[in-house]
Amino acid sequence: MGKGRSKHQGLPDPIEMYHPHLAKKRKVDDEDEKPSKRKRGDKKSKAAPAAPEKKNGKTAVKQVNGAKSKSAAALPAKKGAKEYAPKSKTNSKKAPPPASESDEGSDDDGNDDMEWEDEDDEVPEGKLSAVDFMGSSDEEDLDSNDEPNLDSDSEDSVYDSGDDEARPIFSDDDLSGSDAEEQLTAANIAGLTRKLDLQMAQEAEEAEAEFQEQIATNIGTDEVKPFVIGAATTDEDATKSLTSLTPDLALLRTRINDVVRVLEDFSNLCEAGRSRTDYTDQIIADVSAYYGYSPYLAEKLFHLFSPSEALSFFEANETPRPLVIRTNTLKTHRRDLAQVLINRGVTLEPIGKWSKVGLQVFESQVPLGATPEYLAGHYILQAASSFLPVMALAPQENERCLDMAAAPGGKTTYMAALMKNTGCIFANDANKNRAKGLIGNIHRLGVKNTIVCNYDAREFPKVIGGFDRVLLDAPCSGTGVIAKDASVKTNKTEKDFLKLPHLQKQLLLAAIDSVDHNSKTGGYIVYSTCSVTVEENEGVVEYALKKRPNVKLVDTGLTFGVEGFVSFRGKTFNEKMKMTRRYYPHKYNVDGFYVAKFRKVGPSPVGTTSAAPEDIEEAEEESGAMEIDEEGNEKQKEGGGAFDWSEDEEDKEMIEKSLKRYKRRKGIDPRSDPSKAGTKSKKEEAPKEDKLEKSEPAKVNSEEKKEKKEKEKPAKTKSDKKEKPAKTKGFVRVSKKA
Ligand SMILES: C[S@@+](CC[C@H](N)C(=O)[O-])C[C@H]1O[C@@H](n2cnc3c(N)ncnc32)[C@H](O)[C@@H]1O
Repeated sequence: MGKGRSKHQGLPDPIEMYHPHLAKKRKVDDEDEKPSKRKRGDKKSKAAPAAPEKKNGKTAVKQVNGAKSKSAAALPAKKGAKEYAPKSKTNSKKAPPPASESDEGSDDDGNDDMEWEDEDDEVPEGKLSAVDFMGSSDEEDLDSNDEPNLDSDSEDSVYDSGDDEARPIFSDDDLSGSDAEEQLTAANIAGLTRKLDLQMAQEAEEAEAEFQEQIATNIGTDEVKPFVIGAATTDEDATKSLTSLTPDLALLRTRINDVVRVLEDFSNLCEAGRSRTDYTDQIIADVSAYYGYSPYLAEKLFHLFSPSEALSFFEANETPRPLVIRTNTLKTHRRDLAQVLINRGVTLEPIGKWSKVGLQVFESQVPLGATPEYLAGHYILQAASSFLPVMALAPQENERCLDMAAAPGGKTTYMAALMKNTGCIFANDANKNRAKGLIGNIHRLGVKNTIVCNYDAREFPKVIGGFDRVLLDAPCSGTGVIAKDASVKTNKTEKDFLKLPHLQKQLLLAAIDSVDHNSKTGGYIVYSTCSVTVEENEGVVEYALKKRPNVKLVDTGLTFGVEGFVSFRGKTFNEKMKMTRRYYPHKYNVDGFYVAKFRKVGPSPVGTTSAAPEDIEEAEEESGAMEIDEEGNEKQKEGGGAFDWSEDEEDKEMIEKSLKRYKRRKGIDPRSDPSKAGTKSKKEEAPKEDKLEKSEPAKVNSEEKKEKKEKEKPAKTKSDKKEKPAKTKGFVRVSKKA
């Protein structure tokens, strides 16, 4: 357990959140600033922490917990120090209580036992009973981050979601067996608690010492205004240090802290002749240098918060989030899984009351990505925040759902678990390589109600529509998962923040148009990203509300999370935007995330179908964020071979057989032209006639554009593609394969 434990995912005390200068943290910072220095852009040091979260166990486990009591931004605040130490103690012992919005900051009173007991709770449609919030973080997919923009997201995906509503993770029996639970919890926690007590005592002691030291050096701080803006110029050494290629981190840090103080009490602490903008520009430049962000991104992120909270956010991105696994309730119960893993030397506990399937891992003697239970599909490594969109979607048994950007399947498989393998899920992803991982997870976790497909999701609902629920876990910039992928700090440019929102808007409209507003049980769309920027979240939702008056925002059912922005830097959004939810690493110890839920209340306007292929291809080329292969000529990016059905003879054979069976069922001659058959089956699958008719104009238009493009392509022709329906436009009934 160790440090990690203290950061059990959950809500930090609200007040502390905004006053990160806790003695304890500072101390850590100071240490970091010593010789070996970690921090700042030093990607190397950062990359290190993230690595462990990946499957292979051993390493992963230890650092997993963002616990790293590190984080800490160290503001000069004197008060903070004292108050903090004791609180951190409390937090470390108990999982922070999630709770309702208002409860967010409070500590969790609930103990571990209580968490186990909650496992049975169901997640009611549209309303989550869970209160706790902790987030989690990493996901199994280690690969996910590989991809460009999208990947960051994808990684999230890796984190899966997990909540089980319909099927209590622990069987009813389990739940009733409070004795057993207690024993299990006690056995696992006792040792941790002792260690934690010792550690916390030591930390408190150190914090106090640091606090005293701080008082000694900051005497009169209140009366003396920090001289931050011109500070460097008054000291030759400092100037040299701060402007050199290897700036003095300690000096930078001090100035950052001082500027935060000034900005938070500007009228009293500002220097004469200095504007707020002067200070803001200074701190953004310093944050950029200290943490290694591009100035552009540092500024964008800084403005999302108050100065001190921004510092907390940047600091939180320096430590990994806790390692979480989601119990696959299609195969086991959480308590059973926990017991088995504990027997293997894994130290864990439920992540909190808000989830009945999540387990936070503190330590492990075995690689979690290679245990027999993992291989048997009893769990998936998945970030806690990745549970949230699925919990908000709350898919019901026997429904027909679409996961538009599904790979590597963390959320799809969670949806299947909630649906108890009933109904049908279309799991789509434009990236064939990633789709392979999706199929792998579907098989491993025993999902049997899912069809995998490989389209640019903007083609929906022309591909198929009429869904009860649609999840769009959109490709994004990944600004919520910087702790996991530090490259985001410098990779994302202004161009990305123009292209991605454009793509996200197109995808969201397609998601809305793919839902059946007459669905008896659903009619919902959930939009999520692992980014915290406004243009990728509220900006996209606002656009959809304007373009599709037939949808309205509804409660996500998630009882925690920060409200979405109703206004931001001069822009105003729909008032209901506050129903959407934001998650931050510094606030909940989870990956940064955004979740919005819509209800479709009427048919989509005539002529509203997905984006034209022309736009799609254009965006793909420009984006570089994804490797979509619209026409079967996907570009192979980092990461290996394209997902080509023909590469796998077994799959090919299976697909052909399935197609034949399907045709026979439909009364179609299996030997007939596949392209015609495909067309026919599409019609049969199509949801509603009126929708088809509405999409017709755009469809024809897009077909024409496609043809034009095809003519310019020497190798493949459109007709070639049509003869291979399974390859480019086919569905793969993965579930039935095994
Ligand atoms: C955030 S990840 C999805 C993670 C996934 N939901 C999970 O939980 O495992 C975003 C995914 O969108 C896919 N993607 C990007 N552009 C797409 C598009 N136009 N249509 C469909 N999928 C797309 C990427 O390949 C990537 O797998």
